[in-house]
Amino acid sequence: MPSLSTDTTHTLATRTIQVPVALLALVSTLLGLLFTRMARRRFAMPPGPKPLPIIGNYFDMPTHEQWKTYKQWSEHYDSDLVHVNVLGTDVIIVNTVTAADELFRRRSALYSSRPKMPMIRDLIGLKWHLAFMPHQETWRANRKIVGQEQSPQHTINTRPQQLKWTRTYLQNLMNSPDNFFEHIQHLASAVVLEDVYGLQVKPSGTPDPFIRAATGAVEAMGAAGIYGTYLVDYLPILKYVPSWFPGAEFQSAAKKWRESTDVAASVPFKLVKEAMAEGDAALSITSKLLAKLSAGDVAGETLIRHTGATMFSQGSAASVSALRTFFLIMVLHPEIQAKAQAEIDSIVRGRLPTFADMDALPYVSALIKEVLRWAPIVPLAFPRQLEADDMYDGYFLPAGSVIVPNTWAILQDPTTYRNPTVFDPTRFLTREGTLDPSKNVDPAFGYGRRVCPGRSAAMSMMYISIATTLAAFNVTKAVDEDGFHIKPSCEYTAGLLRYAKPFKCEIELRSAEAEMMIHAMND
Ligand code: HEM
Repeated sequence: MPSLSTDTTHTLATRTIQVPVALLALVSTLLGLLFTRMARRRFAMPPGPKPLPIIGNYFDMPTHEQWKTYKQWSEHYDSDLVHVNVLGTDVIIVNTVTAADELFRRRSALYSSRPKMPMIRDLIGLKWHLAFMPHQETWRANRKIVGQEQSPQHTINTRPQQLKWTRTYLQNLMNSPDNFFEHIQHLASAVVLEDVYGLQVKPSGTPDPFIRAATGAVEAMGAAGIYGTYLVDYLPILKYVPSWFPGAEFQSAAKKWRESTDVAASVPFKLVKEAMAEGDAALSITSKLLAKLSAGDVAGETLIRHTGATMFSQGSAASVSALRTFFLIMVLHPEIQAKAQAEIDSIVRGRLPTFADMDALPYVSALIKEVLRWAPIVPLAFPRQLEADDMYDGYFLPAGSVIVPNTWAILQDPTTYRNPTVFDPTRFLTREGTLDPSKNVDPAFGYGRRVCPGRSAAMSMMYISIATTLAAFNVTKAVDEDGFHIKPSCEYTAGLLRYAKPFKCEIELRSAEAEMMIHAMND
C-alpha cells in the first residue's frame, strides 16, 4: 500500500479539521441570521418612511441636499436616528450630536469602518485614499502616518511655507481680483504640494498638472462620496456591466475620474523618487519618509505613496470650500467684515497679521468657526459601516448597516446653536468677547477614530489667509453695467464636499499702505 506522504497526511488532517470548522461557521452564520431576524422582530429598527417590497425606500431617497430631507425625517419621526432600507441595504442616518457622540466616539470599535462603495473604490480607483479604507490594518498604518505628518507640531513647523504662499495669494488677489476662486485653489494646492512632495505649482491662472489631478480626484470624491449616489453602491454586481450597456454611463464617468486619481496617486511621488536618485530632491514629507526606508521595502513605498496622495488631494480640497464661503459671507454681511477689520486694526498696525496675533483676534477665530458651521464643507460626513449588531435607544441596528452622520443637522440644531440659520460669529464668544471654550464646531471635522487628521493644518491655513485678506482688502458686492449691486446667488454644489458656486464680488485694497504691507510680509 502506498504510504501517505507527510504533505498528504497534513492535507487530510487539515481537511478533517476543516469539516467541523466549516460546520461551526455555517451554524454560527445561521444562528447569526436567526438572531438578526428575531431581533428585527423583537426590537424595532429606528423609524423612517415606509418601504416598498424588494426596492424598499429607493424612491424616497433624496438626490439633492440629502441632509435637509434627513433632518426633516428626524423631526417628523421625533428620533435621533432614521432608518431606510434601499434594495436590501439598511441605511441609518444619525441626526443629533448626542447619538453621534455615543455611536462614533463611545462605541468607536463598532462604528469606525467604511462601506464598500464600489463606484469610488473600485471604478474610480480611490482605494488608496485613507478616507475610503475599511477599519482594518491598512487603514491603521495609513492613518498613523497621516496623523504624524499632519500633527499640530508639523503645522507649526510649516508656518514659513504657509506665510510664503499666503503672500503670493494676496499678490494674486491684488493683481487679478476677479479670479479669486483660482487664487484660493492655487494657495491650498501650493502649500500642500510643497509640504508633501517639495514640488512647486505653476503661477495662479496657468494650467498646472498637479492642481488638475488633485481637483479631479476631489471632484470624483464629491460626486461619488455620498453612499448610494450611484446604484452600483447598493448592487455591487453592476460594476461588471460594460460601459456601452444602456444605463451604464457611470462607467464612463468613473473612467474619466480614474485618470485624475491615478495621476494624483503616482506622478508627484515618482518625481520625488527621481529627484532623490539624482540627489536634488527638496525636503518634503515624502522624501523624508522614503529616506528612512530600507532598500526593496515595496510595502513601505506603497504606504508612503498612498498617504502622500491622500494628504495632497484632501489638503487641496476642504479649505478651498471654506475660503469661498468666507468671501460669500463678506459680500453678504459688510457689518461682520467691518467688525473683524476693526478688531485686526486695533491689534496690528503697519503690518499684516501673523500667527503670533491669533490669540488676540478672537472675533476672527469665531468668524472662521462660524464659516465651518454655517456652510459645512462635508454636510454628510463620510459614511460608516456597522461591524456588529447593536442597540441604541431601544432600537435594533443590524451589522452591515451603512451609517450616515448628518453633520448639517447637527450644526443646525437650535438647542446647540441659537438661530442656526443666521450667520453670527458671536455665538462662539463670551460676553466679554473672548472665545467661549464651551462652544465648538468640532462636528464639522467628523467623529471618533475617523475624525479629520488635517484639522490643525486646515485651521492654520484658514486663519492666516482670512486674517490677512481682511487686513488688506475690502470685499463688497459687484456692480453690474447699469450700476446696480449684484447679490450673489448663494448656491452650492451638490455632493460629499460642498462648494459655493462661482459668484462675482469686488475685492479692493483697503489703502496704499496695504499694498506695501503685502510686499513686506515675512521679509
Ligand atoms: C476646513 C477643512 C477641512 C474640513 C472641514 C475637513 C473635514 C473632514 C471630515 C468631516 C472628514 C470625515 C470624518 C469622519 O469620517 O467622521 C474628514 C476626513 C479626512 N480629512 Fe479632512 N477636513 C478638512 C481639511 C483636511 C486637510 C487639510 C487634510 C489634509 C491632510 C484632511 C485630511 C483628511 C483625511 C485623510 C480624512 C480621512 C480620515 C479617515 O477616514 O480616517 N482634511 N475631513
